[in-house]
Amino acid sequence: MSDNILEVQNVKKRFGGVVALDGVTMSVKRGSMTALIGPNGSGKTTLFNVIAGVYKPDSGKVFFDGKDITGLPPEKIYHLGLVRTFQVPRMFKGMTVFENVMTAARNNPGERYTKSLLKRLWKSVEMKVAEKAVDTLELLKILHVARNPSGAISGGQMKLVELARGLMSDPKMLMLDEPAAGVNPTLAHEIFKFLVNLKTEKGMSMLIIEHRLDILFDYVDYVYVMHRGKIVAEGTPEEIMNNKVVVDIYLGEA
Ligand SMILES: Nc1ncnc2c1ncn2[C@@H]1O[C@H](COP(=O)(O)OP(=O)(O)OP(=O)(O)O)[C@@H](O)[C@H]1O
Repeated sequence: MSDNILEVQNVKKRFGGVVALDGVTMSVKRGSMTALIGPNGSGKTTLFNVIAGVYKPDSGKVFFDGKDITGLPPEKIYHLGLVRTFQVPRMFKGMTVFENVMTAARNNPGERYTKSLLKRLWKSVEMKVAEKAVDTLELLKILHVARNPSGAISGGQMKLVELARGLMSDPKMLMLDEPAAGVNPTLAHEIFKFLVNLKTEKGMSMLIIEHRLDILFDYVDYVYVMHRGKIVAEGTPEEIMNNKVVVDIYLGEA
């Protein structure tokens, strides 16, 4: 089994005249928390979208858990255990928090067994999913809002629900798009502490886009820096903080 759960090899993607990804090569070590940083428009979201199957790359390859996933549709990649969360949480507004988390289970029994007559089996699977939803909400300390309509919770709580939805499918790897954006610093640290626990207790692998570097650098193992569609630096948070190229990029001088 390879040391890397994710490998991106020389991926290129352009939109008309805009080169969004200009030959990106990077990897995520199994069980690591890896960050992807870079100024606005540097290509981070496009890279997430290529990895998750939303966009097909013009060239290059993506391997997940030893399998070539280049160009596979998003739902296939999701079912292989590579799950992403969004910067702006995506929830069904008409449902409660609990229902939103329930619908995210990978083998959603509602889908699998609705048409069958195996009602009892359906019920027992449904119960297991419900228990898991309760456990996940409890773990994230948002069980008390489980019955609230998903539109009637705070921004920080929405971020946590988005994370809970991601965890319901028992992913092998999470791709998190700004998990701490728009939440207060205390909660941001709590979210990252929770992610570190996921890593140490469950061996979860993570790739994280985050603009709040002061918080991010306290927790991640390894950092890739993007600029104008390329990876321009990589290393530990300490190495990256002291990297002149990175400092220049963030000061707008590169
Ligand atoms: N669907 C699209 N159509 C056309 N251009 C796009 C599309 N998606 C991204 N781009 C362009 O590709 C480049 C990279 O954008 P991308 O959103 O990947 O950057 P980013 O690093 O995620 O930025 P941010 O931090 O602001 O989210 C930008 O120039 C952007 O305008």
